[in-house]
Amino acid sequence: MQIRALDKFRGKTQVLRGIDLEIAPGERLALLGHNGAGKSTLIKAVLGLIRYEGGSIRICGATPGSSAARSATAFLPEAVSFHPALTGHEQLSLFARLTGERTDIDGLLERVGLCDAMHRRIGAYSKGMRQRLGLAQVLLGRPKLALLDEPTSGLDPISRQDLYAIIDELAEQGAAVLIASHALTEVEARTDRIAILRKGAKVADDTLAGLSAQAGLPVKLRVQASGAEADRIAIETGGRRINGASVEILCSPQDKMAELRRIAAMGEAVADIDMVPPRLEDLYCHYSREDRK
Ligand SMILES: Nc1ncnc2c1ncn2[C@@H]1O[C@H](COP(=O)(O)OP(=O)(O)OP(=O)(O)O)[C@@H](O)[C@H]1O
Repeated sequence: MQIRALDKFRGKTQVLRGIDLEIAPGERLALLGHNGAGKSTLIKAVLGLIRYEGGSIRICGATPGSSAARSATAFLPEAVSFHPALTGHEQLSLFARLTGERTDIDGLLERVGLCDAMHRRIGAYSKGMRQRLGLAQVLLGRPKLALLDEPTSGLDPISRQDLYAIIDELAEQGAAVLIASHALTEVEARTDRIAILRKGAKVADDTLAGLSAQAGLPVKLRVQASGAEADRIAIETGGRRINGASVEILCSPQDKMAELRRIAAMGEAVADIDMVPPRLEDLYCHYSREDRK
């Protein structure tokens, strides 16, 4: 998928500002941003559901909404809804007939963990079960582009793990995957690249390591002191005692090695050192800051 210089207005308000975004086959991109940043608007534009005033979108070379683009794209909305009177099996069989896919429906439902529930009415499914069925529908189409809007909201931790395992499979099969999310800890571990929108503009787009290097945020060194040495270590390093036996030191990425050597030279006073690089949460706060140019 390729998006170039995308502009979208809602009345007089510009809600997407010159967005450039690409996702390669097999890549998992996390799209982050505060409420109202423009994530859903971007997804709707890619799906061909809304017009845009400037720029271009191409899905495998096709324009959004065209039949080629629609057959290449699958979408899992945040609150997926199906006909409550149908069973999961009936619903998926219906989709398979509509799309002309010849698929092992039982196998697919088993894959998403709905083996026992496939012949029950969807009206009696939990949110997580509906989400799983939505994912089965995404898998059914063998999409080249999968757009997932808050796919794990309201899911229990095991269901989340399962869902990401299936997303990984999609990517392994060559789909470009876009995950719009507020769940920073999850996407930190399960995506290849992160794009951040702020007030309709893209303010970051790189791997976690790339964003980290550009932001230059401090690295945390957590030093565990032996015996009663924590105070001395805190004074000598300029760090902060965070509990009886540990000291936390913030240093720039460039000073990290020098700082580590200085701490190691304290010898027996130091029992252990942990290095904590900036988390996605820190990077997200950095890139979404209002005063950032
Ligand atoms: N149907 C609409 N009519 C007018 N303005 C809209 C409409 N839908 C969205 N907007 C506006 O467009 C901007 C972007 O909204 P959008 O829903 O894309 O944000 P989002 O990043 O998906 O937010 P959230 O995380 O809350 O889902 C917001 O200012 C919003 O008020």
